[in-house]
Amino acid sequence: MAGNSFGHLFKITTFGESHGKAIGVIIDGCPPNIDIDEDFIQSELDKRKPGQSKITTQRKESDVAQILSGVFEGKSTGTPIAVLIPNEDQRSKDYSHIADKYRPSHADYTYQQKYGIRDYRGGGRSSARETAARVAAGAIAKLYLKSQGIEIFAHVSAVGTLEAPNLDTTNLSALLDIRESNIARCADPATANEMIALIDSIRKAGDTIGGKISTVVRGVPVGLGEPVFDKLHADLGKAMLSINAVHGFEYGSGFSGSEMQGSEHNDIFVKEEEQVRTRTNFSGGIQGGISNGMDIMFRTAFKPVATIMRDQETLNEAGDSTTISGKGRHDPCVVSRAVIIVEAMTALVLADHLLRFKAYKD
Ligand SMILES: C=C(O[C@@H]1CC(C(=O)O)=C[C@@H](OP(=O)(O)O)[C@H]1O)C(=O)O
Repeated sequence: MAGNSFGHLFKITTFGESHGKAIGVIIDGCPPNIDIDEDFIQSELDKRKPGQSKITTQRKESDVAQILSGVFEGKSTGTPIAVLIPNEDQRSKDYSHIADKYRPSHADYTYQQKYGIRDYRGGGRSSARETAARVAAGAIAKLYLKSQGIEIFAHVSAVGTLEAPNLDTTNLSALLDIRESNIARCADPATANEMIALIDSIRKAGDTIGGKISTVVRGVPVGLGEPVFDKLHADLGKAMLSINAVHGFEYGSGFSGSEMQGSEHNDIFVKEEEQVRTRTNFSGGIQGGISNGMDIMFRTAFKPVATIMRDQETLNEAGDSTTISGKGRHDPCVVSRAVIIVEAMTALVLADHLLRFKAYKD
């Protein structure tokens, strides 16, 4: 049962449905005396919110975060931080025609079978709207990590089969500026333009398309990760796969590593400026489930959104065959908004593991 909490020492619990009164999160375990920059939290929410561009859902939410507790004079107090985000633009009539039908590949069928009851409006709890709560919590985790010298950068590296070239990741804040200069959130401007045109044509055809997000984390000390079950990459994988529409996770060389030989794949240790580094980083910054001090690198793959604006064959709750077509406001491709969700979940995993790592120290 349950399944709405994540993390051990830096722990979150989210609540709320897409068409209920509000969504929100309780963050338990945020260390005291962290500067809680509310403008930063809001700017993170603004990057995820619906209605932000022509290639996202047109639902208009201000997604203004209300911090109800745990912060005093701009700093965390070490007590639970509760964040509430009211829902303002629900349009439940868009869902009345599918109240007793199952959208193919959506959560409709499994939620109905598991719980025997389902808030079908906007997908209820299964809606990606829930991820706004994660972004609010992730922004607080990022503020803690920043105080420890850790930075996270993600961008859209593919839409469908359209792939961005590999980036030079020397300057992550410069890449962040490029990413934020386009609505696709790809840090390669030429590919970003092609992605926008592709998503727009898919939207006009009433269809949806998947994509990939690449993430780099810099400044993580050696030693984060708790073998054998809570290996750092295992927890990152769980975090990514808990995001709506995620179908794949790979770190370092990932699936392509299975096509290489050990002599090519081994990351050779070298000493640079009195620091142990590796010449290559096929390990993606994690060896034996523990961070090795190199950049942590992974990719997350998203399937195409299930709700499409075309007639599809399906079944209703009585088991009769029928047809179904999406109505209303949906994302033709989620990755441009999901970049912020990926960063938030990454921050939550790292904040939790940093606190667990510190528990070993005197
Ligand atoms: C509201 C958001 O995205 C929603 C995610 C979603 C779904 O089925 O996941 C369906 C749509 O909901 P509605 O039909 O109520 O507008 C999206 O707009 C959000 O991300 O904040």
